[in-house]
Amino acid sequence: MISAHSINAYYGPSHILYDLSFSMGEKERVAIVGRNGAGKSTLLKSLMNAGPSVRGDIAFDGKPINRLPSYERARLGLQLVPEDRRIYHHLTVRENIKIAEHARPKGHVKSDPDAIIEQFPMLRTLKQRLGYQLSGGQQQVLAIARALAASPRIMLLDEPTEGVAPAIVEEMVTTLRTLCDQTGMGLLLCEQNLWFARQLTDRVVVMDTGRIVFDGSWAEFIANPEIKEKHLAI
Ligand SMILES: Nc1ncnc2c1ncn2[C@@H]1O[C@H](COP(=O)(O)OP(=O)(O)OP(=O)(O)O)[C@@H](O)[C@H]1O
Repeated sequence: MISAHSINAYYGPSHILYDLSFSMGEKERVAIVGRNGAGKSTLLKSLMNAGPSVRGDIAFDGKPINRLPSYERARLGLQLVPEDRRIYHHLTVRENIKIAEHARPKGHVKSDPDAIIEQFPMLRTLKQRLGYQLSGGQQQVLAIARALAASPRIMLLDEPTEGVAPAIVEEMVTTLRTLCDQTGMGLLLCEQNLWFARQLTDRVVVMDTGRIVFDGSWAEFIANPEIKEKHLAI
């Protein structure tokens, strides 16, 4: 469904991704893991055209999207939930979700913010709460719910567990798993929490210094402990 062929990504003069190739199919759930600074977020942002300048080919459903700005990629069905969440602080939870429906793919019916909120137990009692009044974990859950309002075919989820309480992390697992099962949404998840990543994905990609150094199933990853030692140990 999405494929990147030999891409190089840069922030100004800094070269971050090196001849990286990656693809994932419809409904696939893939984790990207790696040390701080390995380039995980840069890969998500490169797929979304949301920051780095990128050379190389990126295609969605077999059609090149290299020249498409991020809002058009959103309308094709890509939704990035960035690490910093980008909640609108002076809008309510419900308004934050409602505003995102503009990014939905062409021809999709408008999503119902209340129906989306219903799927996130934690948000049910917070509908009228303003963004700045939410805890970090609540903001993260809202960022995921907001992305859902755009009916994504693939959610690009960047480090959702960072700084989030364990109980909320567990609830995220249940909710995201149910959503992927029910809607067929694909998931590309950058994550340092291997337990969380393993709960939600079937395939794991390991990055190190801007390159992919492993791509396989969790069973293959576990059977090769040297990968963890070499590329993930601090
Ligand atoms: N806006 C930017 N301008 C310049 N350099 C950047 C920018 N964003 C990231 N970098 C650099 O790009 C490299 C890769 O960063 P990236 O955020 O992609 O890594 P990451 O694997 O997601 O790390 P983390 O797990 O810490 O979020 C790092 O060296 C980082 O300092």
